[in-house]
Amino acid sequence: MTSQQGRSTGEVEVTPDPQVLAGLDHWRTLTVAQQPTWPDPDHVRRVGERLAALPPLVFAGEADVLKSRLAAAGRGEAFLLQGGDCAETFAEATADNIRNKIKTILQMAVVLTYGASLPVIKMGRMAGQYAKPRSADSETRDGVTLPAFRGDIVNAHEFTPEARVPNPERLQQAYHTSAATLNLLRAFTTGGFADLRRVHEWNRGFMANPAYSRYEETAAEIDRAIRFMAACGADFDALRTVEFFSSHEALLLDYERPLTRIDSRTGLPYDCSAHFLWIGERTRQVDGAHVDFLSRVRNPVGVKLGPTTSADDALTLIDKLNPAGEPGRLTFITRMGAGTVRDALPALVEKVTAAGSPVTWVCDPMHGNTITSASGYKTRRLTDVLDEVRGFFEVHRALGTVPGGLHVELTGDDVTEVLGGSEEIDDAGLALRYETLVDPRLNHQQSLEMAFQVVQLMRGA
Ligand SMILES: O=C[C@H](O)[C@H](O)COP(=O)(O)O
Ligand SMILES: C=C(OP(=O)(O)O)C(=O)O
Ligand SMILES: [Mn+2]
Repeated sequence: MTSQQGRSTGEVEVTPDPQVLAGLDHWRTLTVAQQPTWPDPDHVRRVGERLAALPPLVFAGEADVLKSRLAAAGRGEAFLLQGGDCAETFAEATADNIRNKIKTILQMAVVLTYGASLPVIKMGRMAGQYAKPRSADSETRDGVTLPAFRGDIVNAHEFTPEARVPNPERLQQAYHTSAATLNLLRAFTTGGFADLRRVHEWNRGFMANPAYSRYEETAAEIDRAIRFMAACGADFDALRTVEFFSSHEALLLDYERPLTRIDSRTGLPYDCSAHFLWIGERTRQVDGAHVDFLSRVRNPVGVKLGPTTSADDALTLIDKLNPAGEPGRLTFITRMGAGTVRDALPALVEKVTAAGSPVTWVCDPMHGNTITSASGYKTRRLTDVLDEVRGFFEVHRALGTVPGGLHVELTGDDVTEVLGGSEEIDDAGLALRYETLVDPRLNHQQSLEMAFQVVQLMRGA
């Protein structure tokens, strides 16, 4: 029920259904898990009004394109690579950091494109990944208890009472930092930086290190494929730009709601803070605020599914988030743990598949494999991460369903946060450059190793 108004330009703008508009605030009547305790709710409302007056960060049409790409991934005609920090920070939104992260994702994507013989959909956990759910609401150090760090959009990481007080002005800072990040991201991916020939040269640089000789065969095959393309007269200039999408966990609804806008083409609401939004494992309650809110926007959306997810939960999530069975609308990002994926995933995939509604299955091999090292660091073993990916492929292969992509916490820098890899980061090595504020990320080299090893998995090795 929409109406159309003619414009002198001849353009037709569709006005939204008032009921659809009202529905966007229904979440406020429900339980909203994992929100900060804002000292002054009226301050949050005022910042929300300011955000609502600012331009959208993405265009609804771009979100529609992504939806069609994810639909292809669900059918096995494309593969999603979604990666970035666990928690972006304002301080690290620098040109170097953003460039290195994009570079890492592009390098991985070239390897995966070759391995899968499929287009790879490139998506950053970037330009908005600032809000974190936490296991505990507070943190105690040396007998002092303060509110937990909930991401730069809420409070500061520094362990002082002032820094940890949730400050709504940070919502606006998150918007501006996202805008700056997205601006550079668009420049890098459309301005020549992402040229396939350059990305291939970077991968050659990576392979120059003898530590990675086990990937030589695949690297040589990619090299030959590129030379073959060149010999055939492939138009490399057409491969100077890439599509790159933004995404984050839609956790802080006081941020997502004001950035939700009505698409003038259709009169339908889109959350224009990012192309893709997902609901976390801690906020996927089927009658909760997060599911309700994302059910009312038209972006492609995801839900993280941990090892305790029942098939009934998954089916209810489908009913709520994709009642029309639209391909590409709903992605299930499973994060079961390497030791659990082979037991917990099959029944879920089988029941969802039997229900008939299209779902794109993606593997997050990070969040089910978090451990505390002997020296006290929150970390993960690269071997566990890769084993979960292997389990994910095995399950889908056995059921004849489609492994549609990977969701990874990574950075483009040489941090030491995840154990293992050919350069063998051990427990003592974690201290060298452990920089994450929340979860451990694969470093640049570990990320590329992952891509090469996933190629081997894709080939059934
Ligand atoms: O991705 C983030 C973490 O897994 C999540 O925020 C919980 O972390 P915590 O157990 O350190 O609170
Ligand atoms: C918190 C996260 O994941 P999950 O909701 O799967 O625990 C995350 O992706 O950083
Ligand atoms: Mn995380």
